[in-house]
Amino acid sequence: MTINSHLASEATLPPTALPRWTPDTSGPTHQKAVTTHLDNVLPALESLRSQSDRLCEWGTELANRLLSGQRLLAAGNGGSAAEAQHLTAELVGRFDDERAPFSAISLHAESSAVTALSNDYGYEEVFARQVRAHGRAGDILVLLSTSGRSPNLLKAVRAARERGITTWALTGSGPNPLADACDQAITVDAIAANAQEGHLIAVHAVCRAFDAEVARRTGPYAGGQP
Ligand SMILES: O=C(CO)[C@@H](O)[C@H](O)[C@H](O)[C@H](O)COP(=O)(O)O
Repeated sequence: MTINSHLASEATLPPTALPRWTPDTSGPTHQKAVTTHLDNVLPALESLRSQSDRLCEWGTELANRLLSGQRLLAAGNGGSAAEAQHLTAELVGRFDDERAPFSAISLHAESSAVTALSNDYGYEEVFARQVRAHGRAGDILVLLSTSGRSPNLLKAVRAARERGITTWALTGSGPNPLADACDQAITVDAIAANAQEGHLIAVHAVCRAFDAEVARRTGPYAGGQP
């Protein structure tokens, strides 16, 4: 059977031969799960509001470092990887307005390095070795985690210390080992999924302060590097 004839026979299947499944999303359990999730966004937001000074400091300090030619390294696992690379993308690309590109690397997004290092050294080493490879004194390493307990992130902090790299943790509820190990931490007091949502808001808040500081220091963007 050719691919085309196979597709043709699929398309002509009688409707009765297709599996039928209609989800029941009207029950009280579903409603409760959804409203509880939405209600739990508020503690995450309140947690961040109480740390707005630190969010502002991070954005300003990040601008200072990157304007001086330093680099941001970022890492996380799972959902936290997504939020970490959201931050690096805002810096390498742009946030609201046009501005210079800045150096920011998400270590977990280096797929060949991640698979090779995990395969050869174990997953716990996957970020530490990249920190040793890419990091220079004065760079910043930001690590995102809901639990604050992922061993690969804790090992990355140790590698950063050896190199004179500043470490920031963006975690779920504190205290936790990652927040304790880093130079500075912002902890979002919420359950895991809501903490991750809080992390995205934190990332954008840091970018607001970052762009404000870049604009203050460099004036209107005229193209090229700062
Ligand atoms: O997105 C979620 C849960 O919300 C998961 O993928 C979660 O990120 C993974 O289980 C991670 O491995 C958890 O690591 P961490 O945030 O505790 O460091």
